[in-house]
Amino acid sequence: MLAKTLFHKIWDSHCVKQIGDTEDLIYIDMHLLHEINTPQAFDRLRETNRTVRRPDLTIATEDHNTPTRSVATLESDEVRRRQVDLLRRNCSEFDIPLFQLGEPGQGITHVIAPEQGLVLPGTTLVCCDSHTTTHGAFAALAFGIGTSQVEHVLATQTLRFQKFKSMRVTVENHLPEHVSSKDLALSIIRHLGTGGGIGHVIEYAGSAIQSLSMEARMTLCNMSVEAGASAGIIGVDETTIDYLRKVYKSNGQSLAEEEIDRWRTYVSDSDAIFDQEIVIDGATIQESVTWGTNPSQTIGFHERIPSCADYDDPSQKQAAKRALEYMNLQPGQSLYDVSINKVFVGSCTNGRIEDLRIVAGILDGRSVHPDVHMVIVPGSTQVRDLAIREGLDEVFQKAGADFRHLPGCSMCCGLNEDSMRKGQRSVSTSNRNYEGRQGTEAMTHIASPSIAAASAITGRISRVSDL
Ligand SMILES: CC(C)[C@H](C(=O)O)[C@@H](O)C(=O)O
Ligand code: SF4
Repeated sequence: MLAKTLFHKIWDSHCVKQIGDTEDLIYIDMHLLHEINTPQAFDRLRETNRTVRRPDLTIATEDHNTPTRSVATLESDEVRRRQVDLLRRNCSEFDIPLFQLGEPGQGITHVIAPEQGLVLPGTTLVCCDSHTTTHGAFAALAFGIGTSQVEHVLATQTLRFQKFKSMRVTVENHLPEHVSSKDLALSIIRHLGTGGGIGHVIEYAGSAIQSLSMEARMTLCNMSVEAGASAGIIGVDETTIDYLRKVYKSNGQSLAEEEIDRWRTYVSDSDAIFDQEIVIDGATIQESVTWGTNPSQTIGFHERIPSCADYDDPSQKQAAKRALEYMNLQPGQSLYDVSINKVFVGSCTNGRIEDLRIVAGILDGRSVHPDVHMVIVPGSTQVRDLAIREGLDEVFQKAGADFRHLPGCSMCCGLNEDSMRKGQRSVSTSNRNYEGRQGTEAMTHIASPSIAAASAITGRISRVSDL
């Protein structure tokens, strides 16, 4: 039998029909929705007199524009309330289960789906959101899709896709102490560039990947799209299985051993051939922070802010020039010289319980710098409840951090009242740092939870080892 990559195994088993040479019709096992990018899809269904084919394989949550302090805030904002109301109306009309703001289970789409046991090895999953790549951590093939594709999946539970190429990024050895999968993700994006993964499904493999927790793997797969990849994926191992056993248990579901045996087959065959192979020594990965306005503009603490002259490629040179201006940074500056006034811990990249534990561990017995406003937003109600049960909320409060009780995207995308003001500068555990991302003329440095916590304490971009 022909050796197959994990990606091809899932693809082939979900191919309903080949459409010419370049496209296939793929069956979709799970469809996630949120309040952005979906209203037009439902309008089109109504206009064309169609219905949702599998509401039981569709699930929605409110996350992008929702408030993080009080449900009441939503009432006072006409535009945001309308978006959320539309989702509620559409879900109720088409019988789609919805997690409403303030209800148990609600949270960021990519945080709640794995919690609810909706992401399983060997399955296909789509969502109207580019960071759907997160779910590849479970050996699922997960893609972000646009509005017209949402309509197609709602109506047919299938989607036409072009055939993707495969890339394997093998990370050998182990990551050094304090170096997280966020640092690894930033380093890979720096290496590949923001377009390096275009048209590809990236499989992450190697000993450094295998030693990552499921949450750390989700962070890595989440950021695949920032390298331009269509999906990120990691084969099943004991870590995957242990995590899923816990999810099943906490949801009160039974799990047959035959099912687990089937999951174990969702790995690339040892002699499978990838279109592109990259090998990285995990031991060389450094704690990293973005200095610019895309996630590939990243440096380690031993480096200095680059100058345009450091780039050969004319478009990268131009991008660096523009980024230095926007970020108000000087070439040669050290990261330690960069003062900040905001820290955001949260998002679908780093808003899970392990992230909050890391942050609490660093904040414990220390105080947030008086010039810094540190906002911590749990990715889901489950994360929030666990944080409270473990007493992390008290640690945050004592340190002077602002722990919010309503989960959501919040400062990651600045679509609610948590966005930054002009001239403010953040260290943020999120994934995007383009101009205006967290607020008009606000500046974002993407980093890991431990760097975010250390920077909140010193008021400058810092590492835990600097405290
Ligand atoms: C609003 C949504 C469509 C968008 C995405 O696709 O990723 C958002 O989640 C983001 O992170 O920019
Ligand atoms: S947390 Fe940020 S990146 Fe994730 S879905 Fe929300 S806006 Fe997008």
